[in-house]
Amino acid sequence: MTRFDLIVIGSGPSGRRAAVQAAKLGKTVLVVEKRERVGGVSVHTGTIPSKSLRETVLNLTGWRERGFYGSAYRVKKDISAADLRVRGSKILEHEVDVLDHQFARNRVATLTGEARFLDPNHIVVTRGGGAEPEHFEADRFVIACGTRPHRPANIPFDGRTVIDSDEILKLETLPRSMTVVGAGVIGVEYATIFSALEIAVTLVEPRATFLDFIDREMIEEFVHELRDRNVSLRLGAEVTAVEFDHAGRPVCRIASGRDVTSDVLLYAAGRMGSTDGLDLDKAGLETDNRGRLTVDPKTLQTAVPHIYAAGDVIGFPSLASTSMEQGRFAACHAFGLEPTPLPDHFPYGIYAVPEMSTVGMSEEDVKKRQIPYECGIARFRETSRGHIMGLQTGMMKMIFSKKTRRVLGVHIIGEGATELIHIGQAVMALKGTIDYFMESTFNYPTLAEAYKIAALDAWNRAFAPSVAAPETPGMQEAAE
Ligand SMILES: NC(=O)c1ccc[n+]([C@@H]2O[C@H](COP(=O)([O-])OP(=O)(O)OC[C@H]3O[C@@H](n4cnc5c(N)ncnc54)[C@H](O)[C@@H]3O)[C@@H](O)[C@H]2O)c1
Repeated sequence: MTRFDLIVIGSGPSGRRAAVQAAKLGKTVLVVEKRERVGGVSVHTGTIPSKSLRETVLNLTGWRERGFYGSAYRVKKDISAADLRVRGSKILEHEVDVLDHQFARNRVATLTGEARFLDPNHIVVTRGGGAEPEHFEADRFVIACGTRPHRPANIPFDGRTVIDSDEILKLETLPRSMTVVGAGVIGVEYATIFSALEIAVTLVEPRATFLDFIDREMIEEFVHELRDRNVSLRLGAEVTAVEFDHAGRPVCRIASGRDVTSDVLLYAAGRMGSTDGLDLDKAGLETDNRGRLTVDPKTLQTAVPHIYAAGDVIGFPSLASTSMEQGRFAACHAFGLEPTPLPDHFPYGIYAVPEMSTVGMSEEDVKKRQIPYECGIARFRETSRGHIMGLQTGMMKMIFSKKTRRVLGVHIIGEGATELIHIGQAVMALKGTIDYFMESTFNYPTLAEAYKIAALDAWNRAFAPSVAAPETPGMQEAAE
């Protein structure tokens, strides 16, 4: 039996950070990973492959250059599924290499195999290829086992025409049409990425709204974008069954009628904690009905104090970015080091086409809390950088408190949204007011200038009511 100070189960963003942080504190650390290679869902089937796919699609189609050369412009005609995989495989290899080196450099031991608890301090790891199971003991554990796609028994997954979000990355040929069930982050990202390839996509969602954590005005803008493209959005459409027609194509039966038939159906209606097989009951733990663990949000300890959990397995927000922070935090707390607190404001990035990003409160949130507020809007096509780049779409919305002048939320849709958001995030983290944007000079021409325009627009709406605020001011108008 080998003993470690810390055993981490899972090598995704949270497991990796927990392991490296503990190693840097001088602790002996073992990471157990059931995949052949480290990296977790994020590197192998989630964040990195989907963002690589998105970037590949935008490049091969020439999506970003269409503002220059017109909507008929294409970099490559007849893009194949193989074309889409080339770059993704290289990125994956590189990410795994970086991780392997990081573990080796920090003397983190790694083991390929499936871990299960024997009791709260012992695990056994079952290894493939006839290897003997190995037993380990540890003082502390971090469960960072992540999630997997939810696959309800009534959906006839066949890995070819009815697939989940892991299988979509292995498509052998590109379909002409696709149904995406579930307008969550995963559904919306893949629906728009594949529609950029001119695949006719139908996005089906049982609820009347989708992506409810995003400001509604941004969603309206997004829906407008979808309408301009070949994405048909079916809200309030409950899926009663998935069957096959005589040609073997999946038919998505919708309760309200108008079934959807397509070449491929992607089922992306949520994820489950990958906790089955861990024998958590032997460690004194239980999961919710989605296989997730509950932790004390202040410490990330589970009901068994020396066992921590981090990342997607603890549920919201299920972002690689926050998972990394949770992993680091758990390791520090586990070994008595005062961890820097988890941030109040974390950005949310949706890598759809167009991308969206948000930090802080939406207009709906501030209304609910009855905070006196005002909003300002800036459209990218009205910035000089937007003109130069040929951007037709893109918008920023800034919300601030009329009482304290503090920035309460920033919401962006369009090119660079996931990068630009960090300016708003930094100002909010430092408890900044709208005055920062009013008083600062930005590089010109940049898309970041949208911050200034949105701030001026908000300020004018709030404090210069006699001046009729234009709906979407350009720099000049907003400043006057
Ligand atoms: N860019 C990112 O940050 C990113 C990218 C991918 C995933 N993620 C995270 O991964 C997690 C999982 O994402 P997800 O999109 O799978 O799940 P989700 O829970 O975010 O969304 C699932 C969607 O499916 C719908 N749905 C539920 N049951 C359904 C049914 N029977 N039929 C049709 N639709 C149904 C839900 O109403 C919801 O809109 C999320 O927490 C997400 O934040 C984040």
